[in-house]
Amino acid sequence: AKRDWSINDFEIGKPLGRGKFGRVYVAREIKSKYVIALKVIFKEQLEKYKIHHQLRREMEIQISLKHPNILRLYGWFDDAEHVFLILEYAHNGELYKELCKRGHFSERQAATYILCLTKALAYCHEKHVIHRDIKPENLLLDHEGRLKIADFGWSVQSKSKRQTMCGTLDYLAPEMVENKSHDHAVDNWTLGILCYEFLYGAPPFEAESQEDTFKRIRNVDLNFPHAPLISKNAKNLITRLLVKDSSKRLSLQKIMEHPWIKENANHMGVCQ
Ligand SMILES: CC[C@@H](NC(=O)c1cc2[nH]nc(NC(=O)c3ccc(N4CCN(C)CC4)cc3)c2s1)c1ccccc1
Repeated sequence: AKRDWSINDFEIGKPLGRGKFGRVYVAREIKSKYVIALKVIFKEQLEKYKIHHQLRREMEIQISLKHPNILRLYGWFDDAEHVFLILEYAHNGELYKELCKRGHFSERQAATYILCLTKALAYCHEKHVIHRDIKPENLLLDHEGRLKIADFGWSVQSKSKRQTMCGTLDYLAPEMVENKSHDHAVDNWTLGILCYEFLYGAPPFEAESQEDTFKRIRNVDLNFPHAPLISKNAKNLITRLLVKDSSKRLSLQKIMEHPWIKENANHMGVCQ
């Protein structure tokens, strides 16, 4: 039977991150000694921003997603002031920090992450879940270095140096920027952005102002720096994802079969 959790079932550890709507702590379930991440969301914030229905929908989606590259939501409970989400703990933290530390990833590492993301998104699309907010701040690494999409769609002032606000624009597909209806294909666009960012250390349409970023996205103003030098196949994949016409973007299936992924991604362990 579904047992009801309460805060007394957990020992709370250090804070992991903080956001507009709440904070995340590492915590341990006392009986099983199982380490989890406990996300605490303030009910008054839910009322104030009128988003309790959005939270419920996100939670219903998240609790139904069971994939090795999507962070698990094991359950939830609440008390008078808070909603608590019991989340999988990703022991190696934010992929974004790893990217900052290393500047950019190797083609093998980048291809492995893109393959994991593509499989996770194919799983989401199968369950009619789209638009996972897959910017680097929402990507975590577990104890084996396996990528996990941590995603409740809340904007967070993450501790990271990058200003989440301007970072946010970089990942928006043209149809989002132009307020057109968007479908699964926005995720394919975002995979192109992330692939570029994994290989160069910065997203392709970064600009001084938000307006300039919008312009560069709308015009798909894509160019490849001469350093670090990346393979023709990598550029081919990025170019076939960053296509303005969403119906012309490479499908998730075709990404998995792309020569750059075939030749560079680690198809065994880590991704599975
Ligand atoms: C994605 C943002 C979102 N975060 C989650 O839901 C999150 C869910 C979740 N599960 N596990 C996490 N792990 C960590 O955050 C973490 C961070 C650093 C770590 N290390 C530091 C470096 N060291 C060398 C190794 C250990 C280890 C784990 C997080 S964050 C959020 C949303 C709202 C409010 C706050 C956070």
